[in-house]
Amino acid sequence: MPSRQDILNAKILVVDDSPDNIELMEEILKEEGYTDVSSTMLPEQVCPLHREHNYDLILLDLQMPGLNGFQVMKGLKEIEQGGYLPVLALTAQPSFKIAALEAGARDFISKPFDLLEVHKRIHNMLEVRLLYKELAQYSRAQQELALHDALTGLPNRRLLEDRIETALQHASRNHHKAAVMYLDLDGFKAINDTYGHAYGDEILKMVSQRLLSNSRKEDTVARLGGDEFIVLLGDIHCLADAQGPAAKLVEALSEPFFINDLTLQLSTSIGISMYPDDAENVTDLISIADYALYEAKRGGKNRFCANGSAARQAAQAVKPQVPAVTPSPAPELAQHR
Ligand SMILES: Nc1nc2c(ncn2[C@@H]2O[C@H](COP(=O)(O)OP(=O)(O)OP(=O)(O)O)[C@@H](O)[C@H]2O)c(=O)[nH]1
Repeated sequence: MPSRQDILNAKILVVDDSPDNIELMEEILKEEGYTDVSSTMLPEQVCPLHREHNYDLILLDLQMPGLNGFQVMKGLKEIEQGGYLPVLALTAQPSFKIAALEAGARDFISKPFDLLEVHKRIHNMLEVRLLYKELAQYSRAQQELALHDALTGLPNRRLLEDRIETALQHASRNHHKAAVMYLDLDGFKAINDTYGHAYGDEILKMVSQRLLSNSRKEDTVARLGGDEFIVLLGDIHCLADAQGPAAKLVEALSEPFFINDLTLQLSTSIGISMYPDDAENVTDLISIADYALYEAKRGGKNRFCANGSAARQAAQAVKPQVPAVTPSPAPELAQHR
């Protein structure tokens, strides 16, 4: 529930074509303790101002030359996506009251003002508005939580699958490729077992940061769970465009981790799958990358491997006399052993 101080600090806009009415309303609000009150006599300014300041309350005169209050509310509806107009209509016309409510105003105040009524209605309306904002914020936070890993803050599998789907559509439209790089840390269990889970968690957070800082802004770095991550590369042209970043990540994660007074060392293995060469849907791309990861582990860890048809094509292009075989480990890996 918003506190009294929250309510007094709410952002309020007074809209009236009469300077006297504006002055009177500002005085009433100031005396009550409201701290953030502004005003305009220009109805056409209300929407741009609201877009910029996101008012908690707009005290809106209904009868104004040029744009009237009803037209202003129409414009405000386009800004307030949730459909909640923070409008308290000000009117001297009894017949306008219901029309104002029907047009989207939450409540109305009759002119001439009855001070007690003005204060009560403004207070009540702000209380509901701030509560609505709190709820909207809470619901956004819940959505974020549902799509992100709690430990590292990275996108989780659900969001990742969505991002891959979007990347595939984009790649298909532009005749580009995309790569799924499936990472699994090497020897992570030993860190947990030797130093404890808290150190393991710290490593996972540091790994996330390294993955982010060694990826492009437009790539997605996600945590699938445990010590498994996926880095999605969109808009690339060939397998080599994924092998370079994979080598960079293998390198970055083999650098020591400094936690408190300990220096910990680990490495990572990566499996790569390519769209559309290896598969054309999210599930298959992930499982082909997972299989390539298994090959990288089997080949000695601390390396990347691509063993789908993209890799076979690349190997054939380099050495046409050699039959299409799974390059495991890939030739570029020698430097990471
Ligand atoms: N600290 C921590 N550990 C986790 C978390 N989730 C899973 N684990 C542990 O991560 C370890 C992952 O197991 P593995 O991938 O088999 O271990 P590994 O030593 O890396 O094995 P290789 O991949 O073969 O090198 C397990 O010991 C899990 O208990 C977590 O959120 N925090």
